[in-house]
Amino acid sequence: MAAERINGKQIVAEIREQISQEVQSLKDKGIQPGLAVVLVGDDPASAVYVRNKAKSCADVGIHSEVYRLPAETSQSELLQLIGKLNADSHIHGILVQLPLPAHINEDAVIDAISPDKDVDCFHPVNVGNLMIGKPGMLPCTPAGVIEVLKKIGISIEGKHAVVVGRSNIVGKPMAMLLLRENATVTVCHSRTPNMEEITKQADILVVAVGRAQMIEARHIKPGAVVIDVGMNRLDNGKLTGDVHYDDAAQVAGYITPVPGCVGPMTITMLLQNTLQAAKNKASQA
Ligand SMILES: Nc1nc(=O)c2c([nH]1)NC[C@@H]1CN(c3ccc(C(=O)N[C@@H](CCC(=O)O)C(=O)O)cc3)C=[N+]21
Repeated sequence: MAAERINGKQIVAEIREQISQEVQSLKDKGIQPGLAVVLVGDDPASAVYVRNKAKSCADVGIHSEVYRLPAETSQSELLQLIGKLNADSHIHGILVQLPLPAHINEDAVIDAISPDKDVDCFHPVNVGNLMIGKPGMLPCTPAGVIEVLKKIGISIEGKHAVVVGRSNIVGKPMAMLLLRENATVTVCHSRTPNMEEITKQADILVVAVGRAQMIEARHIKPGAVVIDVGMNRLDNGKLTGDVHYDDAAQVAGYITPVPGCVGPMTITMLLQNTLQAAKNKASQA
């Protein structure tokens, strides 16, 4: 039996419609949510994401500003810009696109972003609040995965969720959000010797390792939900996930396509966080 392909476009459209309405009602009160995206250097892949983010903001009525800085920008110049954006009352969210050039210390940059405006949820204060279950900003990609599971009607509680990958951006916060939803969570990574044995136990399998098509049918429990966070550019220019889609789809119950699901959901959650940051500020005022 072939897996059901998760229709990311439809889920994204539904959530963005909701966001648009909420943005409009804030605008009616004289507040327009604003996002600043900062890009250092001229990596062409990064430039594409930044354009996608700006367009998505425009579609839902969020003001966005893109700062394109040359690759030689010094750390103190970047920190100065962040200081200015922290103080700017029209900006509710700040995203500094990672990775940064090697001469800039990423931790110093993330630490400089005001936690209230940290729409990536990378700041240690927000990561800490996530860990202890306090309300606050949620990391975009993991939050998007939870939304997808809910939208397709999967109950997470009591399920065995296996996360492959332990990055600070996806794997670790993903495990934390699944735990919040009362899943039993296992995290596998490059030093896990018996990975196939473990992934085969997953009711929900989330893959974020950055290795093209490494997860195959043999890794998957029949009927499992497979969420592919990977985004690998092949030599032919095509984008592919960490899951071998055609092979995995023979065994899985549900599977996300790459492109077309987790990427656009990540951007949608960024819009949601920017809206939330603006609402938080409005309620404090
Ligand atoms: N501070 C920071 N925050 C990020 O969220 C962040 C970052 N840095 N650095 C780079 C990565 C990458 N990322 C993507 C988001 C959406 C798509 C996306 O929408 N992809 C489309 C396809 C795009 C295409 O065709 O190239 C899809 O999957 O359907 C891709 C990549 C966010 N990132």
